[in-house]
Amino acid sequence: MSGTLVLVRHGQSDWNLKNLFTGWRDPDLTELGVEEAKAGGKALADYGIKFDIAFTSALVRAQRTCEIVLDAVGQSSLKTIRDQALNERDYGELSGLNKDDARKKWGEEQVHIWRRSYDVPPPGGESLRDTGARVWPYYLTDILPRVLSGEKVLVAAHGNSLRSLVMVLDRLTKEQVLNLNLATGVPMVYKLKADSTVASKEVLGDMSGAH
Ligand SMILES: O=C(O)[C@@H](CO)OP(=O)(O)O
Repeated sequence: MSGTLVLVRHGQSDWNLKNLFTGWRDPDLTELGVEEAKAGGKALADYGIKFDIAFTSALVRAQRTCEIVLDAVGQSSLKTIRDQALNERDYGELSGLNKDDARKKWGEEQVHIWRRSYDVPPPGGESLRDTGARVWPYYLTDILPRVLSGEKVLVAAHGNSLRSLVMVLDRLTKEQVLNLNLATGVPMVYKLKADSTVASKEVLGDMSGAH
């Protein structure tokens, strides 16, 4: 019997609000980010799920989101595993720069390619493929076996570390992943088949405003 995998991107962080490239830097959630995480948790509580285990990254914005979601579903003491394999894409030399300033300096098109392409890394940082090269093995060894054995698993992580997972789960091409943007605090509920492909996907909220 296969289980359920819930992916949720952390709520708005202080650097999301300031429009800065964040990557492996470690800002906390804003008040809005806390509210987004609570809303995601409430959606999961209304959905009626009880998790067997949670995974999050080594960064505080994802860890706090994980805690807030677990609190909302009444499982604040659930075992949670933190691993830097789930960290945001390393933005290299862009980390800490303002995204609009970067567009002025390098052009809209180049910045979009760095942010959303599959295989073009930002200077000194990771492409989505590089991010996947650490997310996918961790998923295969630590997360997927639990889901396939019937557990309900929460993963609270980041825009790009989760894009690399969604790319595989949703079987997106390099071209399609350019347009994949995940909203903060909106849970994606995947039911997997025994062969690890997706039986169903439900999005508990609005992804349309994601950018
Ligand atoms: O700055 C970052 O680390 C990420 C996520 O907020 O930004 P982007 O959406 O540009 O990939």
